[in-house]
Amino acid sequence: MTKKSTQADAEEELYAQAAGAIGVLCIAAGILAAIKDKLGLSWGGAVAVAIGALVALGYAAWWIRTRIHAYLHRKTQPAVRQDGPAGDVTAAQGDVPGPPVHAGLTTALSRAGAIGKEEVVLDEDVTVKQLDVGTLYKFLLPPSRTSEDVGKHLGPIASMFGVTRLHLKMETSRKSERQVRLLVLKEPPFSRPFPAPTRQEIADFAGVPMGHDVTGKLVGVPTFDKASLLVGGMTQTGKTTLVNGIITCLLIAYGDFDLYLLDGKLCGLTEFQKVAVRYEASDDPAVLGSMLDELNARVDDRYTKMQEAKRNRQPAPVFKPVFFIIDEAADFYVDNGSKDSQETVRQNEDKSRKLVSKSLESGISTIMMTQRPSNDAIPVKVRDQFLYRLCLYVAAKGTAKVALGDSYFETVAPIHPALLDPKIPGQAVLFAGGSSALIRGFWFADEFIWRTVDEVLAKQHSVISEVPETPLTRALRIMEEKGVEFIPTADLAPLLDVTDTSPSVQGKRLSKLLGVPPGKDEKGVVRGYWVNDLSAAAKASR
Ligand SMILES: Nc1ncnc2c1ncn2[C@@H]1O[C@H](COP(=O)(O)OP(=O)(O)OP(=O)(O)O)[C@@H](O)[C@H]1O
Repeated sequence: MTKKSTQADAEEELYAQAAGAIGVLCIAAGILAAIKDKLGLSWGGAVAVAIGALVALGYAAWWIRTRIHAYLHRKTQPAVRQDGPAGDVTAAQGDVPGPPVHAGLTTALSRAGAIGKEEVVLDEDVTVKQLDVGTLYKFLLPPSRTSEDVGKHLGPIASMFGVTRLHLKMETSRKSERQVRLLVLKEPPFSRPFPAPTRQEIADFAGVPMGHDVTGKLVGVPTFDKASLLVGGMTQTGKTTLVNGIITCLLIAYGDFDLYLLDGKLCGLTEFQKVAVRYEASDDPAVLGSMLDELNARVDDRYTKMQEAKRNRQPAPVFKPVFFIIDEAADFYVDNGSKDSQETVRQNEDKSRKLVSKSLESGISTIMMTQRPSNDAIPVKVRDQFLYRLCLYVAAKGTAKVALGDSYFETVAPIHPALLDPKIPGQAVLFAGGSSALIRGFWFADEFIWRTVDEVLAKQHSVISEVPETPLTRALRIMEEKGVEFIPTADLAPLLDVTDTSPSVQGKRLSKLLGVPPGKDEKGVVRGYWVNDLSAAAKASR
């Protein structure tokens, strides 16, 4: 309606009122005279009776008018949603002309600051679906708004729905900036555990699954190619269990890869030792240094091969994926105060940065875990290189920033890890590809992990037996035939045609032939070779 037409209506109403008033005055005078004559009252009494009758009539007219108005108004206004957040519905609907407004969402979004006070979400642009876990709203924002506006205000929006930020899961659309899917959970996330996925579900996942989302769907990353992962969280929050789940999924998703494990907790990753090329249970920074040397040598070798391929105009070489997994990484960057230790730690920083930054192109991915995501725990130049981040419960924003990245809280729809319930282990914020997801890591039964490891081991052995025999694979075959895990140098040497009268010369020649230093038997007395060391060397040499 325009301003001009409103003014004309008002004038017309004024004339009508004036005419009505004159008519009423004339009628009133006549009625008064009639009352006075009929009832024989004084003028005062007649006036009082007339006013009383008029007031009663006026009230009756007002009552009828308001009822008719309310009836007509109900017919033209949309029904107020009962499934939306609480709020001032009338304020949201206001006198907005045009299509009906979704009062609940409009109130929640405008009060939370995600849309302007004059903007509305139209009823026709909203669909509401009841799921087992909660209510799913799919809606289109007003044209001047994007899903980012909603993402930045999820805390206040949750409050308008009477829940917490963790009860909300927001998804955006690839087709429209204005399209938003907002799931409002009816219970706190992960109040009930979801069953661990089956082998088939893991194999069918497009990428590497890392956990369940709040609805029980598998979530993870599309690939670990050119990517490394940093996992932070306070002690006993479930980091090791979560990473054990990731390794199990990697074994299923990738089938075969070279695994290097540095078990700073001494028994956190032991279940995967059999399939690892190198497994070390240690918290000594020098051990990290030695593993970094080995891996950086592989990086250099792969870069040389890539250069050669380019120079010779050949297709880029395809490398076997390599994963380097470190549990409790922070310990390896702490010196004991001595000069030697300080130098080792300094070198570890440089070597780690080189590995994490360079290794991506050459297919070597690093997964680092730390229970101390404090500023000095993992050097900045190292942690900046991680593409994927997982943060379990931490108490402060500062530590969350170390794990998730300094600018994490400026991203769309961030989730503060301090809000996670520390009593539910394995809950984590996964930040990958610029978006956050609340997940809970898998908790696989031991038997499932053992079966997966054994399958991969069997596959590795069959691959070893397919390649042309080398002294190493021959030694492995001999040990398999004998059914032994350990073989003394004196027994193995003649079988590999290393004969010498002096045991020490024979031992040196055998070690050189195999490319592996000898170890000692379980009692630490007899020199010889363990099957695990030989198969690790055989895998690494492929
Ligand atoms: N997803 C899960 N479901 C159920 N229990 C879990 C889950 N994840 C971890 N836990 C349990 O929580 C406890 C701590 O787990 P874990 O050792 O993995 O934590 P952590 O963060 O690595 O601990 P720390 O840093 O102290 O070594 C263990 O008892 C584990 O069984």
